[in-house]
Amino acid sequence: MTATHESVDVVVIGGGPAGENVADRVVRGGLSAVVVEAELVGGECSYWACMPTKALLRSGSALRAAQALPGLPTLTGATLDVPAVLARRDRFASGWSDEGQVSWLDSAGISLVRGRGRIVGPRQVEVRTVDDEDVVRLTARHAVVVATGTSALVPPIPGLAEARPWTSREAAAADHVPARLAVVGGGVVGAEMATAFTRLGSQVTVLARDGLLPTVEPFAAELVADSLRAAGVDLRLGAEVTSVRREQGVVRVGLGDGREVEADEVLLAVGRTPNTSGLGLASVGLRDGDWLRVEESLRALGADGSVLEGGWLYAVGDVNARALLTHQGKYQARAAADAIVTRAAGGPLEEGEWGWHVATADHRAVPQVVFTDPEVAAVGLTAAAAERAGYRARAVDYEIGDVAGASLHADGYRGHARMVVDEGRGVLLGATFAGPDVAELVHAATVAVAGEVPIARLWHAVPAYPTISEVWLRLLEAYGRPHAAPGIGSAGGRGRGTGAG
Ligand SMILES: Cc1cc2nc3c(=O)[nH]c(=O)nc-3n(C[C@H](O)[C@H](O)[C@H](O)COP(=O)(O)OP(=O)(O)OC[C@H]3O[C@@H](n4cnc5c(N)ncnc54)[C@H](O)[C@@H]3O)c2cc1C
Ligand SMILES: NC(=O)c1ccc[n+]([C@@H]2O[C@H](COP(=O)([O-])OP(=O)(O)OC[C@H]3O[C@@H](n4cnc5c(N)ncnc54)[C@H](O)[C@@H]3O)[C@@H](O)[C@H]2O)c1
Repeated sequence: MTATHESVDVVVIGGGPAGENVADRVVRGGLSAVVVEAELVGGECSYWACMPTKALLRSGSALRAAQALPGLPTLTGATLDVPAVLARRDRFASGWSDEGQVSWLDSAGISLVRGRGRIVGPRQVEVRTVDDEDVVRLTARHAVVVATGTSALVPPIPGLAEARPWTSREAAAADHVPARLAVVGGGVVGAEMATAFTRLGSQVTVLARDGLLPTVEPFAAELVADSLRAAGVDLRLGAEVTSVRREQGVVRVGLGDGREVEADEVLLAVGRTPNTSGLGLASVGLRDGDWLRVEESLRALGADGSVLEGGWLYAVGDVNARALLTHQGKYQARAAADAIVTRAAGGPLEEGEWGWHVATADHRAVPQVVFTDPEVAAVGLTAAAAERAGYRARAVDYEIGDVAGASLHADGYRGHARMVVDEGRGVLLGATFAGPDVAELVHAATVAVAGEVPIARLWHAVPAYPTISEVWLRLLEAYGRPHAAPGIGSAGGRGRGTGAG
């Protein structure tokens, strides 16, 4: 075994989207950076999460969209070409090779150490190379950034681990489509993978103990549930899994009510656990296996809730549990990197709400698109969450299918939109769109929520006709125009013509 020692400005443990972005930005800011990666540079998102799962879903969405229009007769009753879909998915996972990302690191001037990183003391990281042959000791002059992400949570259900369940990794990288798939969990992974595998030909059963998509607006979850059922999914809300066993290739999933579901594979989608086991957090007074808590510029907090002594440890991305989404991890990475560079230069930080060096949007304006059928695109608070948070909030609803652009987009367009308004300040707290192809609507809502754009000014943001975006105008009309004469400003023009607005 050989041991080497290097000093560098910033050590980033984990080369997923969050880690890569911190390293890139500190290097652009004039510091040196090393990324330590135990598996593939690019992380979960590139090879086993966002990209391959969306590739599995995309062909089915396109087929469904085409089938909603006349004039495409060869598509009536058409099914997906499964090998072609899997092959396209393989391309989006870069064939599970990180060659491209490694050469990007190189071009960005970022060093790479392959192996598992472990914190061994303040600013000290030890990396054992993958073959355990070499040890690299890294000393960080300015910061160590933990960006180690999460893994699928495997709950202690009797027989589960022995039954070799699929996690999101096996589903995203599947080389075949099981005839019968049981999905445990009705969250985002469960709902998306049930959609993908049903379209690919599996008979899918979803065991959604806590309901389907329990954190989105209930109307959106209901639209997705209706559509899954219509596609032949056996959706069991409230089903509790109590045992799992695999016998001669068949998986038997035991339920709390004594019934059993038989499947060829069982996919576990019940949440995530942080990749902090064996990370050496105990060497700096924290606990291995825990989520890392951070303050607003992403510095890790100690057990007493104050910034860890010396302020050298940061945590970005999934591992800090603020928002388990690639785009939020990258956003945190930009704030953390700018904070590291500014602190290194001794400069003042902008740490007030929405300042350069903080990740305020994590609490106020997190967008997410769930790529089910229909899609659910949401940002900020739901009506229920706004109420729980103590806002004087008002929810306003509109059927997206009544918008001219939606009726053109697909025959029989079915969708629903809601905006949640803070009545105290006259600004949006959140918005949810559920319907075919609504994903691209959410960024306008994100701008409105993050920018705290007054409702009165939103009236001047005129959506183009005839687009689905006109739902914005209809939502504003349903809300009512401040100071309008009675009767004006209520939702009019529900027809499919140019509308009253
Ligand atoms: C099935 C699925 C689909 C998803 N789809 C979406 C989506 O459509 N959109 C979206 O925004 N989000 C999606 N997500 C969430 C998204 O994948 C995560 O938010 C994102 O990957 C988090 O990035 P990260 O950099 O924090 O961590 P990761 O991507 O998990 O990367 C962490 C990296 O750290 C490495 N690592 C861990 N421990 C060590 C160690 N000790 N030493 C060295 N390296 C280490 C790992 O090997 C990994 O490469 C999805 C998640 C799942 C499970
Ligand atoms: N399109 C996207 O943006 C996208 C796609 C996939 C995943 N993700 C992210 O990945 C993260 C993980 O997704 P996920 O679906 O694994 O987690 P999740 O937290 O979204 O959902 C897990 C679900 O499993 C349920 N559950 C927990 N324990 C259970 C048990 N023992 N039995 C049955 N059900 C149980 C929970 O109530 C919850 O509804 C999410 O936070 C999400 O943000 C995002």
